[in-house]
This record gives sequence, C-alpha cells and structure tokens, in this order.
Amino acid sequence: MKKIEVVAAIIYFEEKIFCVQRPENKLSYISKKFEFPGGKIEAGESKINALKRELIEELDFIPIKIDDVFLTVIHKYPDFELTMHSFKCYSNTKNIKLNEHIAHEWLPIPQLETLDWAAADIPIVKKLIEHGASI
Ligand SMILES: Nc1nc2c([nH]c(=O)n2[C@@H]2O[C@H](COP(=O)(O)OP(=O)(O)OP(=O)(O)O)[C@@H](O)[C@H]2O)c(=O)[nH]1
Repeated sequence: MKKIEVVAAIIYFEEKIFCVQRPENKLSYISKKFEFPGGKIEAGESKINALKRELIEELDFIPIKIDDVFLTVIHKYPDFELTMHSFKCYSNTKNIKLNEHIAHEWLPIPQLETLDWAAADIPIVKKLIEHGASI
C-alpha cells in the first residue's frame, strides 16, 4: 500500500485553534473533512522545513513559535497509509488567509469535537482535549 508522510500544524491564537476544511476530493473519506493545515514532506526535507513551507503555500503564514512534535499518528486509509506528525504552533494574528481550503474555524479545545475531522486527526483532537486548554 502507498505510504505518505505528512506534517500538520495545530495553530493557536488566544487559546483557540485554527481548523481548516479540505476541498471536495474523489476520495470520499477525506473530501470536505476538517484537518490541520500542512502537507507531504518532500525528499530530503526536514519536518520543520516541510511545515514552514506548507504553511506559506496554504496560508501565507509564518508561525511566531513551533513546539516539538505533539503527536505522530499512523492511520491506514483505504487507499494509502498516512504517517502524520503534528506540531503546536503559535500565531500573533487571527487573520490567516486560505489559499487552498474552503473554510476555517477558530475553536476553543472543548469545541473541536463538533467538527467532521479526517479520521487520522481524531487521535490529535482527543489528545488536545485530554491535555485540556493549557497551551
Ligand atoms: N495536511 C494534512 N493532511 C491530512 C490531515 N489529516 C489527513 O488525513 N491528512 C491527509 O494527508 C494527506 C496530505 O496531503 P496534502 O494534499 O495536504 O499534501 P500536499 O499539499 O503536500 O499534497 P499535494 O501537493 O500532492 O496536493 C491527504 O491525503 C490528507 O487527507 C491533516 O490534519 N493535515
């Protein structure tokens, strides 16, 4: 099965988290699902550089701080196996532009579960909730 390795940013601003909705996709299980912004690591690229590059591509956004890995999730979708490394990042603005996604939400941690997340993101959402609202 095809394997892909991805980085994703859990972006905080004033105790809320930036959640983005993917566009329509032929794979129904990721079509229009909510996710954390990010994307595939390119050959020879570090995780942090991949994260910085994807955030600029998708959002024209540069975080003021990026923490160490928060959680790495391995998830088998029907068509590929995903390894996703998530990182807490911090913003100094609520105004983030969407270059690729169709919608966004800034949500406090207890409300994250109200969104229709991609399946691979559920363990990240659960860990954020378990850890509470602390940054
Ligand atoms: N960025 C991101 N991708 C996720 C998340 N959850 C999840 O299942 N994925 C999956 O991981 C893959 C990431 O691919 P992507 O399309 O965002 O990456 P990319 O921009 O580098 O790809 P592309 O340039 O080939 O379109 C997608 O299949 C996506 O559905 C998430 O929270 N963030």
